[in-house]
Amino acid sequence: MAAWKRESVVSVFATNESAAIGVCDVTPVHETPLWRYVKHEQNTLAWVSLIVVTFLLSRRLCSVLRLLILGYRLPGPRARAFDGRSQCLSKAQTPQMLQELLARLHQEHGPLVKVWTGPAQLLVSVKDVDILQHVFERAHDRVPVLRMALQLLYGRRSLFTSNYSKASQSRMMVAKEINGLVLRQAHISSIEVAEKMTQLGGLSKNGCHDLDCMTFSKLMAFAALGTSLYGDGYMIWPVAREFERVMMEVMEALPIWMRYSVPPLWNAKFVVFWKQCLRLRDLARELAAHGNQTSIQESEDRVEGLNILGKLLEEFVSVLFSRMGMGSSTVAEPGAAGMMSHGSLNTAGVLCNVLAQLARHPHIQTKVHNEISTISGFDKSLTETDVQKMIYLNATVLEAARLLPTVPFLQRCSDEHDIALLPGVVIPAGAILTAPIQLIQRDTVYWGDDAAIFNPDRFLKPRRIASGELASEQNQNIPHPCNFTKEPLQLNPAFLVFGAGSRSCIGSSLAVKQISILVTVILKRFELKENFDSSDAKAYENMSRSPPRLTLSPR
Ligand code: HEM
Repeated sequence: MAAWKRESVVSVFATNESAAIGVCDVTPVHETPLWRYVKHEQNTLAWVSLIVVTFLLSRRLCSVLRLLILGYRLPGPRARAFDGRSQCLSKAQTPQMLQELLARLHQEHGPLVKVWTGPAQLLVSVKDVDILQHVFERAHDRVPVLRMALQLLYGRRSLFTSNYSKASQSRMMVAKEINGLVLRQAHISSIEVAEKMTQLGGLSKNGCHDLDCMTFSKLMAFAALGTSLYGDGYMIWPVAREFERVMMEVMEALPIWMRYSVPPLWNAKFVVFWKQCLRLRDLARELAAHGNQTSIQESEDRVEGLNILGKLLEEFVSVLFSRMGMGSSTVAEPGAAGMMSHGSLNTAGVLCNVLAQLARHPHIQTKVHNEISTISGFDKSLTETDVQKMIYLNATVLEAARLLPTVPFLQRCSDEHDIALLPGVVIPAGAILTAPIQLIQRDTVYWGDDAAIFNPDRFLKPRRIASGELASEQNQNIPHPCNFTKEPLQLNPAFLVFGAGSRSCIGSSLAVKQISILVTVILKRFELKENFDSSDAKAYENMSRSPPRLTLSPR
């Protein structure tokens, strides 16, 4: 047995002959044909492993060298990460700080700028819409770092985590479903949710109501998206609150752990985060099973379901008033858990900004309210075509999304190939390409001198159209959110709030439709007034303060 062990160790580092020499002074072993065969197999295995490891290491080394050489030629600060002088990126703790850093670098180095985020990790930020068009056409993969963090959450098969070759087919299928059946279902479910929420908890009876705008929007968005995706059944799910709480906690912690390219399993806080991800995955599975069992299809069951929905919403509204928590939750199968959290949080963010902007700009609120009253009177129930006719309302939703984008950066990479972006500008495979959305959405080059001002009219007027369309061939079955209305709104290629190209958001029309319906129902009953002082308001406009409190006064 001892001889066996020593022989194995020696033979890993030696040729057949030298292994024989290496073991000649070892206690002799009975040389049976079987033993000789095993010895031969061991040597072969060791050599094959050595060759494979060497090959993989040299391939990695070549790609790192390539990254360094090609990255060196791109505009931007030198790779100071090596000498430890520049910790600029590690200092950018929040998306806002990273945005500020990139704004400064773009000012110094132009529309394309590199930042070394580690000795062999390159981030390339692109602020020019025409160059971005090339990025969207050529880079289709999700960023590996992001993938690692999101895989923990949603599993390998999720659209959010996959590289394009793995994602394209399921993306097409999911997009068809979301923009077909779910979009149609969203009309009824959003109206029901909004009406229940505005009727319940004494909202309409007892005079004015002071609300935390974000909490209110989250309640609405979770309920509307949940019922649109999975039917009313999701409302009676017993662990809804836990799902939502864990989802919020995970989403808050995600940006911290996304920075690690290797999961920091030695960090106790990461282990807690990991456990939360696993819990969220379990809850999502449970949710899917529960949704399937309890989805209320039949009309009688549906009435029953709506009563339950009403009771639960009542409970949610009381939670809202006591300002204790965030509210409801959702149904999702593991693959759809990502969509549920991404969709509801972003829908809530945009809804909150629409309500806040309407409160801050009473003359725009009056215009929107007049449009709603003209198209869908007070007593008439809101039809699908009514919402499509509300051009100004839809322009208002897009404008709020533009001015205060909820996704601060778009990220892409090309896993396999270098990307020739412009003559002489080659982005090496593996580099992270990013579009700083907040900077682009307020850039006067694309939006005019009033870029920083809330003005829904800009989506109604003819604007500069860059050459070509951002929508690619793969995107033909995904309607652009600007074309949601009967009379399409002005498509500005710099409108990147929902991304663009082969990995653009597949739920943009659903989100815009839901937000428009929720706002319609709220404005029919209430007038919105802002409830914070001017310094807070300024900080909110600059995205450095959380959204405001609102006062809802019955009309
Ligand atoms: C106002 C609400 C929303 C905003 C602002 C938003 C924004 C975005 C953005 C910026 C991306 C990345 C696009 C890119 O990289 O080019 C994205 C991707 C995605 N969104 Fe949304 N989204 C919203 C709502 C939704 C909803 C309601 C759903 C579905 C129910 C959804 C499903 C997805 C999916 C599946 C992807 C990944 C697509 C892929 O990687 O191929 N989103 N979204």
